[in-house]
Amino acid sequence: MASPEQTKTRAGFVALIGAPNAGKSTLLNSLVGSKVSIVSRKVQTTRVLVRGIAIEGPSQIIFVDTPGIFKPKRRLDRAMVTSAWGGASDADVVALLLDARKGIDEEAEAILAKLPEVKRPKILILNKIDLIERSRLLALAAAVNERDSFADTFMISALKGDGLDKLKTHLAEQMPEGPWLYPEDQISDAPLRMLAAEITREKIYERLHEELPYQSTVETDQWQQRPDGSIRIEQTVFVERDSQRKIVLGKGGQTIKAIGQSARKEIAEIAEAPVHLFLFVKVRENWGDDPERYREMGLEFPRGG
Ligand SMILES: Nc1nc2c(ncn2[C@@H]2O[C@H](COP(=O)(O)OP(=O)(O)OP(=O)(O)O)[C@@H](O)[C@H]2O)c(=O)[nH]1
Repeated sequence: MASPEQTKTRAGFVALIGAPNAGKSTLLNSLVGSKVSIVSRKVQTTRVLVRGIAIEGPSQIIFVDTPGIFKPKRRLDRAMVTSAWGGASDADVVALLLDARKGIDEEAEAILAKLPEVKRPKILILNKIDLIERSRLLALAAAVNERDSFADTFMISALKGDGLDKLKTHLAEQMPEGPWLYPEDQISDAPLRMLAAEITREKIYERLHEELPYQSTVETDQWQQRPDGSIRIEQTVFVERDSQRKIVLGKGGQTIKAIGQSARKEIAEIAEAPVHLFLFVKVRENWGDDPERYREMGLEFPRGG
């Protein structure tokens, strides 16, 4: 095996876009492993979300979901869409996944109408090729390629495994050179850790968005499976000033307690286990300038300055 000195590591983000039922979960499960499905099956929200992390040779491929991106309805959804990821606009690769059997139906059309606005390298993935004839497939590939410019088109069956190796290799090569963003022993937990942080962040936002003009950051520091089957989670809420810290804590700690309770409930549902959630509120000045923090957050990784 090549040593790290011989092979430069790569890491980056792939925004996977597709209508419901296009096969995103199936594809991710094949590329990443079984753990992601826990998250994807349970969560029907519109959060920007790390769905899974795949390793291919020296590359770490972080798949991010951007549901709600094309039709954000609620105010919160819109805020989420325009915040962290700004849609798919920070991804290293935007991958459009289409159900080849459905072709360009209404949902695909809605995505294709908006996609040219996203100025990132794009690839087209036609899924479920086991269900349609080759001639139709080629016609569809041509039709979609007329709508936007895709660097490559892949034809796969996420269910049967056809074409997946080629796709994975391609994505791995597209990742920018750089250190891995997740330690190897955290990869399987990463989507859950991230999601748990995102849930708490959302609870804070729902409660305090008028008092806290800038969104706080939440990080999951500990995720410990206990012998009784429960999970002990420690999270830190970072704010920029002591006055904000007081707001988050609330009188006698009431606000943070309420936030913790509602976050815990939701995290427990997703993790399918009882959860003990411990929240800490810390002031971190200039956290926005600290790359290490961004790396841990995953959601707000700065690109190009
Ligand atoms: N025949 C066939 N069926 C597939 C393929 N990929 C996915 N499916 C099926 O299509 C359905 C939807 O797949 P999912 O992976 O759940 O779709 P999704 O896009 O993740 O949906 P959301 O999780 O709602 O976003 C499931 O019944 C899959 O088994 C494929 O390559 N061939």
